[in-house]
Amino acid sequence: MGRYNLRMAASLQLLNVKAVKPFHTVSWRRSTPPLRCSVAPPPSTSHRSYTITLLPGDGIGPEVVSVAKDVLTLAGSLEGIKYDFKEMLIGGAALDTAGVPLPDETLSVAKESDAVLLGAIGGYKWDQNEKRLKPETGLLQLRQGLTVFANLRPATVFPQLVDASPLKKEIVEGVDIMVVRELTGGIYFGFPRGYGVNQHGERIGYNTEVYSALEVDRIAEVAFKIAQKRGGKLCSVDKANVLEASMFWRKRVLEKAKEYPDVELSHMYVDNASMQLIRYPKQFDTIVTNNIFGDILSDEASMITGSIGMLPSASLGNSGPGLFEPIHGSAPDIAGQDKANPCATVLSAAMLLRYGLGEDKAAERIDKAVEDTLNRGFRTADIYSTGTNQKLVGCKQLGEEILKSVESNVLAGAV
Ligand SMILES: NC(=O)c1ccc[n+]([C@@H]2O[C@H](COP(=O)([O-])OP(=O)(O)OC[C@H]3O[C@@H](n4cnc5c(N)ncnc54)[C@H](O)[C@@H]3O)[C@@H](O)[C@H]2O)c1
Ligand SMILES: CC(C)[C@H](C(=O)O)[C@@H](O)C(=O)O
Repeated sequence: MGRYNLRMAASLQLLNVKAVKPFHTVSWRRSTPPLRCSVAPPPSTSHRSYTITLLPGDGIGPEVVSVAKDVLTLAGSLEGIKYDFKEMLIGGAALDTAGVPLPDETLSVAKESDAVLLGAIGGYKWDQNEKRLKPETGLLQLRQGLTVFANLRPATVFPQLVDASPLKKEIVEGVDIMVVRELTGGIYFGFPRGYGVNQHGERIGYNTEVYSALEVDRIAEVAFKIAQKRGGKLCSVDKANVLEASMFWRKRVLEKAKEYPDVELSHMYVDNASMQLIRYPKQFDTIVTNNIFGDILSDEASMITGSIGMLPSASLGNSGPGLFEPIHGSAPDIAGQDKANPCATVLSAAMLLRYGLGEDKAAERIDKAVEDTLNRGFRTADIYSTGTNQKLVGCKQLGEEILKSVESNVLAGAV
């Protein structure tokens, strides 16, 4: 397979797909015209080998990554795929061992690999650290270091989990939203930032929400292309009634819209969007928004689907490896108790295969296995409904059941 394929595969060109809806049953194709540059040839039928950087991180991170690694390995082996896993440190685990949240070695190994799978970072132990020594800083450095500016967060309601959502069945049934979050700009990275003293002599903390034309244009382009392949509707969420950075964002999105007359563009203020997501989520198809609004709205959208433990993500740039991670955090309240739902990370592994490597068939095996496991009634506590025939299991057992589903789908010829 070689480096050519991995370099070509692990970037935004793979977004050029036939359909992006719903994410867990979609069929991605590499044969469609490229997003930016030429597309790598489809994977040959012979054995293919990829280097995957694994970043388990903190809290439940190692628990869910361990499950995802096994699922990735089995689904891959059934498609003739081999992996060279490189497990590296990030976050609190890196702080404790190397004194920094993102050691240089972790970043360089990640950059050299075909794709990166991350669990989660953070925890009480490091909460009071100064900014440069926070686990979260390591994650932001990784995203920036890999220049993965486009973060795709699909919020799709599995029919099996309709009752797991705190919202009414008729509200959540059939919801399928793709949140396209700008990931390497905005207030997370803007300058000036820091601490100081204001004109009244009071101590202050400040950050800057700033977007360049290039940053807005490239994320808007990704979002329009995705919307085009989905339901043809794009909602740009901003705060253009108040913030200059949002007024600028809206202007650039409107400009970009001229290239996509087939996409129905709307704009919504973020406060309204957060309300509409609960009131009538089915009105949304694709959402594009800035870094901080995307962070918040995707967590909100996760509850439509039943649990934050179900939401995967893919972060992609124009070249280099993609970063794949669940949208949830390290969940210190349940860490080490075998209670975590591994589905978000397992589904992130499917996104890794599909968006990062162009290995659609192996990805499909994983998506189907998760659905099959849910169909067989297995649930972790976060998606379990009492008074049903569902079987309450821990993280490890759910992982084992997903592996069984990968195997039994082969026997049943389902993939
Ligand atoms: N990408 C990341 O690594 C990431 C994302 C968000 C938060 N964080 C960090 O994680 C730490 C905890 O943050 P938080 O509590 O605000 O958010 P969190 O996502 O870790 O947890 C929020 C709630 O969701 C539950 N939850 C999360 N993932 C779950 C799963 N897979 N299965 C079942 N339940 C799950 C937790 O138990 C908790 O009750 C902080 O240090 C934060 O900075 C990291
Ligand atoms: C942990 C933190 C840096 C991160 C973010 O804000 O992007 C998290 O909330 C996420 O959504 O991945």
